[in-house]
Amino acid sequence: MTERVSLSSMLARSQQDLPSRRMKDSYLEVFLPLGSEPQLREKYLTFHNTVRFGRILEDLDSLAVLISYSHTYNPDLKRSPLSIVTALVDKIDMRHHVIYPDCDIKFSGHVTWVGKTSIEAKMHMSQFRDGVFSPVLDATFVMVARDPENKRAAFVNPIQPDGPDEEKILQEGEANKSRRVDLSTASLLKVAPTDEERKLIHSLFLHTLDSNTVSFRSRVLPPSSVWMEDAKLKGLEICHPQERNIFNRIFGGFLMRKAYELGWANASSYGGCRPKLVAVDDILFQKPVEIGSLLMLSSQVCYTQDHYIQVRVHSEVFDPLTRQHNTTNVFHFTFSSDQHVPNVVPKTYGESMLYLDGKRHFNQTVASIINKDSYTQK
Ligand SMILES: CCCCCCCCCCCCCC(=O)SCCNC(=O)CCNC(=O)[C@H](O)C(C)(C)COP(=O)(O)OP(=O)(O)OC[C@H]1O[C@@H](n2cnc3c(N)ncnc32)[C@H](O)[C@@H]1OP(=O)(O)O
Repeated sequence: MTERVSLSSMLARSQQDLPSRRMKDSYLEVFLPLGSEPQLREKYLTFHNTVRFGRILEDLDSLAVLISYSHTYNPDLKRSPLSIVTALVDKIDMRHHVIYPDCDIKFSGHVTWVGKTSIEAKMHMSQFRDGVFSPVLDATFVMVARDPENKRAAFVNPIQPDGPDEEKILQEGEANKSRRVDLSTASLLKVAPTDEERKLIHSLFLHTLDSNTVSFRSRVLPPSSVWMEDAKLKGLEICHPQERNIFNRIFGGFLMRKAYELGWANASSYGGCRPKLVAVDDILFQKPVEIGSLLMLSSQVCYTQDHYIQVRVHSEVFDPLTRQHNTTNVFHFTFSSDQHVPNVVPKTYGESMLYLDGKRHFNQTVASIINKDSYTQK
């Protein structure tokens, strides 16, 4: 860290002091030779003979960091003064949900938009099968540049689009940023639900009232339903130094892997099935996780529809000395089962807000995927 602090003097004073970069400057292609190097497979293999998606999340996170460093690369410096951290996994759309453990994987991606200190990177993953690379997923990450001590934001190079195609990509990045701001403004943690949402919650409430009593208190679980309080799964991680990143904090990819695996296990026990991942969206990295932390992970099935299960995983660090809890991450995963799943039903007001938040995430990600012909359910 002492060595890194000395890099502070190399930070740009304004964004204008930094040269513009093209999208091709940050373009990277990385191969994961699962097919041609069988010794790699063990790390990636699931019991069901597919690829551990948590491992893919780790690789995507590292690639997003590398892409961001390529964008901000300064050939005059021996080391980058920037600490680049993952702020948000905006979305991951699965285009094919089976990932084969014995076929080579190709990751590619580049910077698609920049703010003053933030970078949007889009990545694609494809897999070599039957003589061609076929798309598996598209991912959008937002990375933030910080000073060498990771204490305050640091400027990143502006981006210069080359031709109409790149201009369109950049405009999409701008639209993504506005969408993120709108979503955060309308968050149920800040404002009341919409009229339609309020009606939905009231109707769910009415469906749970006991028709034999005239009481708001006696609640009965409707048929083929599960109370939300019974659709939770919790876990604990002690954050050992082995999982640290180059800035001496816990690696974002590790956090995603752990949250994903807990969310998957919850969806599996809820649906009584082997769930398939449909989409990941809006994984927020609110605070860094320090080495040595007690990381408490809590997953909740928060919305269901037909054969879809929407899971939210919340992670917080607990300080045993001060007994304080601090939220570090929130993750959203959408899974599908091969059969209808029971309806998850909220009982309290807080659970109703979780339900609505889950429904919003579901509508945002899955509705668009279902409408896309490109999503192949095999
Ligand atoms: C050299 C080669 C090395 C190769 C290494 C390869 C291997 C790599 C492996 C290593 C892997 C290492 C990787 C890891 O493992 S990183 C470990 C996982 N990530 C973290 O621990 C991050 C935790 N979170 C934080 O520290 C803060 O919340 C951050 C820093 C993210 C923001 O803090 P804060 O809110 O106080 O920041 P600000 O108000 O000053 O704003 C700053 C900018 O950030 C933008 N923003 C903020 N939040 C969001 C959001 N939710 N969506 C979109 N954008 C967001 C904001 O618009 C602004 O942008 P701009 O308007 O200026 O543009």
